[in-house]
Amino acid sequence: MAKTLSDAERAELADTLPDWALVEGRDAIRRVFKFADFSAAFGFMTRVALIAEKANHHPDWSNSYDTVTVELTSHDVGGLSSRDIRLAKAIDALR
Ligand SMILES: C[C@H](O)[C@H](O)[C@H]1CNC2=NC(N)=NC(=O)C2=N1
Repeated sequence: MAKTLSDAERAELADTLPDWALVEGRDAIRRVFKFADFSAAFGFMTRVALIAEKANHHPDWSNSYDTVTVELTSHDVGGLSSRDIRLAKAIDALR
C-alpha cells in the first residue's frame, strides 16, 4: 500500500503542481478547471475518468456547468500519496 507524502515531498508540491492548492481541513489537493461551456467541461471529465479508471485512482470532484472542481486524496491511506501527485500531473497534461 502507498504511504502518505513525507514532509519533503509536501514541500515540493508548490513547485511540481503550482496550479493545485492544499484543501483546508482535509489532506487533499484541489484544482478548479474552467471551460467554455458544459460540453467542454464534461469532455474533460470523461478524459480524466478514463485515466482514473486505468490507474484505479479516482478523483473526488464536482461539476457546475462550465466548472470542474477536482480534489485528490488517497482514501486507503487517509491522505495524500504519490498516486495523487501522479494523477494530478496526468490531469494537468490534458489542459
Ligand atoms: C478497491 C480499489 O482498489 C480501491 O477502492 C481504490 C479505487 N480508487 C481509489 N481512489 C482513491 N482516490 N483512493 C483510493 O483509496 C482508491 N481506492
